[in-house]
Amino acid sequence: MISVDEALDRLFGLSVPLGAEEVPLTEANRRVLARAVEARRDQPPFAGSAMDGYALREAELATGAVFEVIGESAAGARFAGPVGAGQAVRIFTGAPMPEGADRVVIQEDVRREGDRITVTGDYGSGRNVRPAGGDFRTGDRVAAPRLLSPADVALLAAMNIPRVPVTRRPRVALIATGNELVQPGETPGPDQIVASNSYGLHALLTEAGAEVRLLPIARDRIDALETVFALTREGHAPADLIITIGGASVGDHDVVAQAAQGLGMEQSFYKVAMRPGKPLMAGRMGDAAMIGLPGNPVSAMVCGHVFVGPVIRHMLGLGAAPAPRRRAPLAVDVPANGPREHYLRARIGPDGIAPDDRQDSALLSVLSGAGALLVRAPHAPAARAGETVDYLPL
Ligand SMILES: Nc1nc2c(c(=O)[nH]1)N[C@H]1C(S)=C(S)[C@@H](COP(=O)(O)OP(=O)(O)OC[C@H]3O[C@@H](n4cnc5c(N)ncnc54)[C@H](O)[C@@H]3O)O[C@H]1N2
Ligand code: MOO
Repeated sequence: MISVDEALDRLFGLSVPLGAEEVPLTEANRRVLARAVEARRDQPPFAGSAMDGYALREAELATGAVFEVIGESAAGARFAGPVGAGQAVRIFTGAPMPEGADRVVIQEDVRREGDRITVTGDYGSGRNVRPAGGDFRTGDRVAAPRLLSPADVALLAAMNIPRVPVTRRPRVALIATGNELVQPGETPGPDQIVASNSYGLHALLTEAGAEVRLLPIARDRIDALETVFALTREGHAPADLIITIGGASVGDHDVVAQAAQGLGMEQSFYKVAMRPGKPLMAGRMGDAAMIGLPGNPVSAMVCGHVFVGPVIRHMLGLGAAPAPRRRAPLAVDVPANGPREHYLRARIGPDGIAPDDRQDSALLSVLSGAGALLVRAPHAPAARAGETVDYLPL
């Protein structure tokens, strides 16, 4: 059995960062910027007004001062001429400042009569002018790699970048295995259950940025597995990552490794010192990486968070890093840990983090109610309430 860190290192070795493609701005959110892009213009491209009011010369400004309004500058239609002594231009938010003016007095601070304004009361000290290039200048860079947010999409649009170079989404083929499984919505026979973690992993991997194909359930026979493995290459662009669920342990019906090896899978490791998730397997199958997840629903989901999410982020060019952990105080005492790294389903409350009483790796209701996986290192000694521990947010 290898450690969680060693397994993750080997998985990074089995997966490579993918190439780039261009997408329109409307499809760029939550994609990974593949290379740095540069602003194609200054923003704002001119000094502009930050408020609705009157543009004039700061030096002439005083309570009671009178100005003649000689024209208007609106967003999209600037005032052509200069502003001279004793003159003002009606101006609106986002409009270019007229030449000669360096100050906007907001309209609430003037009284207007015909073409004259009189400055009333306290007009404040802010100039209400946005300098040219104050947001960004031509050539300013957005560095890559970067997971793009809605704000980033707005920034790229303002930079006049209509198509964005992003890392191609990893294509993941997801295969649930088991004679006992039916799809959600079907009527299970007396000894059957509904496939669940395939859907949980579909959600988890889609959220991580993958393009996930859920293949038909493979029965626990070599020929059935071979048929479904063949679908990972046929009819669609071939998968970058093949994930099986179940059939990874030592029972008579656990034939995934045998079927995969028959098809040329080169195994990198089998079994990891973790709980749940011990019977994890990984290797390469042709051009694809392959991960065999244990079938117990919570084990499969925990391995999804601990291993598959980081592999997807590695393929997206976001680096080879474990799932980010956070720290919280223990709300209760916890006993010493055994030899495997333990990921306990836990809740975070006002007093800190507390593991659930029930840790059977078949209990999806417990996982669903948990907000965190409390991480206990191999052989960690007993810990008292109040001590700080690591956890993975769910
Ligand atoms: N003698 C031993 N028995 C087991 C060991 C062991 O070391 N020695 N390891 C246990 C551990 S730990 C795990 S985890 C499981 C993993 O077994 P498999 O990967 O072979 O999974 P299956 O036997 O196919 O299924 C286990 C369990 O999960 C259910 N399952 C499977 N796929 C799905 C799915 N897509 N959706 C919902 N539920 C699923 C399946 O019905 C079984 O109940 O092995 C232990 N045994
Ligand atoms: O490791 Mo199993 O994954 O403990 O349930």
